Amino acid sequence: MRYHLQSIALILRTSWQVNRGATVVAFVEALGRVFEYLMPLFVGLAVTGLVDHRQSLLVLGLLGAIGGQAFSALLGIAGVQARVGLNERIGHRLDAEIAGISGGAPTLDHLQDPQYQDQMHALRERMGALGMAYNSLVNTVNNLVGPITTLVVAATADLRLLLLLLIAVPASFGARATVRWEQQAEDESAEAGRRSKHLADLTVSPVPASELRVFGARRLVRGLLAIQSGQWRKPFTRAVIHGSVLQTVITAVYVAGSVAVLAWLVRDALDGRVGPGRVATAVLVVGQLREAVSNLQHGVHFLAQTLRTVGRFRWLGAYGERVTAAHPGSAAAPAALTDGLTLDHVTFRYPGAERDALRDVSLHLPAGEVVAVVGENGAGKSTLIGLLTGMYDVTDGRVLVDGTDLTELSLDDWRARCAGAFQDHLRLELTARESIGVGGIRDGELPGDDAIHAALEDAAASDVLRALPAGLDTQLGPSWPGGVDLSGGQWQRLAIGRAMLREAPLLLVLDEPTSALDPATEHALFDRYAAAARETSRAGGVTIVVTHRFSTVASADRVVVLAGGRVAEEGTHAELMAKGGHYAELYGLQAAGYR
Ligand SMILES: Nc1ncnc2c1ncn2[C@@H]1O[C@H](COP(=O)(O)OP(=O)(O)OP(=O)(O)O)[C@@H](O)[C@H]1O
Repeated sequence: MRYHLQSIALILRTSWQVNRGATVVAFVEALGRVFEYLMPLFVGLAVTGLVDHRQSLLVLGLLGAIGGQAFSALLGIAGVQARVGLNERIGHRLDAEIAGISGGAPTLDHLQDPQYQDQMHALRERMGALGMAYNSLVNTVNNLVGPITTLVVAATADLRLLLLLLIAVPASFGARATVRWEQQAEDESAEAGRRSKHLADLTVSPVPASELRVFGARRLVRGLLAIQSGQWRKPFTRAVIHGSVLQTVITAVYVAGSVAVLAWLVRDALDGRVGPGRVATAVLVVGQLREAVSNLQHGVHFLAQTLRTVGRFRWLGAYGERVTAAHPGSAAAPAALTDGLTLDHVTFRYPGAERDALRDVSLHLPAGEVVAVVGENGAGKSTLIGLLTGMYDVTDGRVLVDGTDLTELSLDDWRARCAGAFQDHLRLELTARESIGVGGIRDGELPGDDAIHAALEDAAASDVLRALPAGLDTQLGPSWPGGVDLSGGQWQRLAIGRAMLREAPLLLVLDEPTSALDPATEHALFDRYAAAARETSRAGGVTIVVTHRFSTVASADRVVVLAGGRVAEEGTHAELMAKGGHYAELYGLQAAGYR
């Protein structure tokens, strides 16, 4: 209960921050509802006035009935207007907070946490409920007014009508059971829902859709999608069937009870013990109470859904705080490196993985050096880069930046001093200026066009820009109006340009930057890399080139060979060749392949 009250407080606080006036006006609707539900009382007065020929009672009854409806309608309009604007603004605000929590997490561990993913999926499924949170709160208050006012009217008309309350109570228990079943259905189906979404995305995204066609796997994916969608919907269908059965039973009991109470009243009326006005009020109260309780049930149901979603939002907020608190480091990154980067007995295992991706790795990457990291698929090269850029926390050991543990540095500050072009580079479908310029954002501003041109020159990508119809203003991505598609290699070269925009990085990562490039471009690029690396080394920056192409490796100051998550060999190209070990063997194989 306390948790729900805190969620309600969060909704009220958010609404108040968004628009104070509308927050208050939305509640006046409830006042109008009081007059609406006093209707049976006024009708009873009018009937009594009519039967007893008491004009004042008749006028009071009619005025009350008509005026009450008009007043209620007016306040209703004001309330609805206030709510409409609020819903949207509250929704935007909470959406922005969710994006902030997810995007603001210092590391990427959360993206592999199934619990986080399930909560996020359930939250996205009901994203609209967050925007409607205040609305559903106001609705519940409005719907509470109905039964309460009706019960007051019933009590003043005839105490026997309060027996109907005995039926309303099980009804509210029924509503709670329905809510519980729904919550269970949401939790049970989250994983299947996520899998369905993944499979459905595969069939509509261009790259997977074409691979599935090539493999003739479309039918298989459709079959899997049907199974997962079925598993996703099954718990909801079960909850709906249970809810409907319960609702039918409750309604039948209510109808039977109402008939009994009304029969009792009518018999008394026939015996002259009860006046016709009271009977008229009673008939209206029976119908009104049922409607009011049903509205309340729906309102509570909707509110419970909303509170559940707000609960997930709060879970996410607490998760974000926990993750941020686990990275308290606030020291600024050094202006320049003098010693370099060190991995001290580092072991790392991905969340949920069964094996270490890196095991007891100790390495020193001296300031100003160009280090090539080589190794077979899965050797741990990208993982090493992930740890050096602080994307993941080491499981054991330390990563040191000029002797300072990376955990003591502000990760934002450290990453502002890192630059990189990655194997799975970002295809930012914005204008070319924005897509490249994000690599050099300063104080939220894109760099000037001259800087972008220079970076593209360093990345040997000026010709990609020259081919774009509107230069830096060209929209990238074929699915946008006027958008242009690029080849894999062209996207990659723009990504390298993005990396070259960072001034004097302390760590420049080139993670298989040439994998999508043709040999001529690759050759042109290596010379530029060497120049960029010399720039970087002036601030003591370390350049790491991860590659499968040994032609790059030979010119590096140092070569690190990873195998099975461990450092297999380390030294200069000449030293490793002379040693005749794993590196020499791989180099020999590739050289033979080129002959
Ligand atoms: N996100 C992840 N979750 C779990 N395990 C992962 C993840 N990424 C990589 N691994 C595992 O960690 C190990 C090292 O992977 P990593 O990507 O670092 O290798 P790599 O040397 O960069 O390989 P490649 O040359 O294929 O890019 C592999 O066994 C891989 O299966």
